[in-house]
Amino acid sequence: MTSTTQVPRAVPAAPHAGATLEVTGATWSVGETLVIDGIDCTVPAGAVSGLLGPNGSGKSSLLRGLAGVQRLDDGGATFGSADLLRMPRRERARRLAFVEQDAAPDRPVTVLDAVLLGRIPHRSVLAGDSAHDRGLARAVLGRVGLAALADRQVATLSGGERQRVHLARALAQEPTLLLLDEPTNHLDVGAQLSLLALLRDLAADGVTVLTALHDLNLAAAACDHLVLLSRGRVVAAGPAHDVLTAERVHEVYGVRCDVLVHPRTGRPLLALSE
Ligand SMILES: Nc1ncnc2c1ncn2[C@@H]1O[C@H](COP(=O)(O)OP(=O)(O)OP(=O)(O)O)[C@@H](O)[C@H]1O
Repeated sequence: MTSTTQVPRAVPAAPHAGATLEVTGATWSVGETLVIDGIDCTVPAGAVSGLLGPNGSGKSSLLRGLAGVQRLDDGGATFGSADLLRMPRRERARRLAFVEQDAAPDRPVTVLDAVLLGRIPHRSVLAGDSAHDRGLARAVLGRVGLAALADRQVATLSGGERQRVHLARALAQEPTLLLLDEPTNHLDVGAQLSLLALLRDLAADGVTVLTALHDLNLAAAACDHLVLLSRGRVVAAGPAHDVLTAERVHEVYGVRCDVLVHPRTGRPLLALSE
């Protein structure tokens, strides 16, 4: 993703840009365990929102529920005027793309073909890839810094490279709502910052972005809005300086921190101590 400024923009201004995601009462249990427990949250239009919380707090479960990978037991989600959870699958895939945690391909596939999977919702059932599809897939590979690896087998890539293939496939969908589950896993620090810069570019184009993140400082630096989960519930939501207070970080994560002010951005900077 070091090449974000050197390649053509592959994802144009979203045609239905500017929609807000509203989640109400999202609930999901496994057996007797309530994994997410009546989550209400607003994910602002055309902004990058961070979904935070300790391990097991329900971030992936919420994202999977919103993406339609896992059916929620209760609750709703609207994206603009559309009912996200009751939308036909194909229609949802034209608006929403989901980058899951390190999903390995289940069959041999090249990087380019993996990215082209993102075009399926946009073409008729029997049609193959068009020249436009292939051009767009190559452009998104450029945008995530993988242009040179288009013909490699996905199985031969490093974890960080594979993560970028998942992102490129999602971008090939030309989503207006992009959900990501810890997309910075496996990425080195430069690639993490490039990824967040790319998400910010997408938001500036009108895409609504919700991304689970573990790194609180990365979230504070890159997100316009944060939603903090604990034990399947929202404990705080809003701008970083409201959500990431020392008291709340201690209460939710059990660690002490000093909340400083970043000397250049003015955003919160957490110095964690135990
Ligand atoms: N299919 C499942 N069967 C049983 N338990 C599950 C299932 N899916 C999730 N859970 C449990 O629900 C809880 C929340 O899991 P989830 O993956 O949503 O958390 P998370 O916040 O994404 O965690 P992490 O930061 O570790 O990725 C965990 O305790 C997990 O073990």
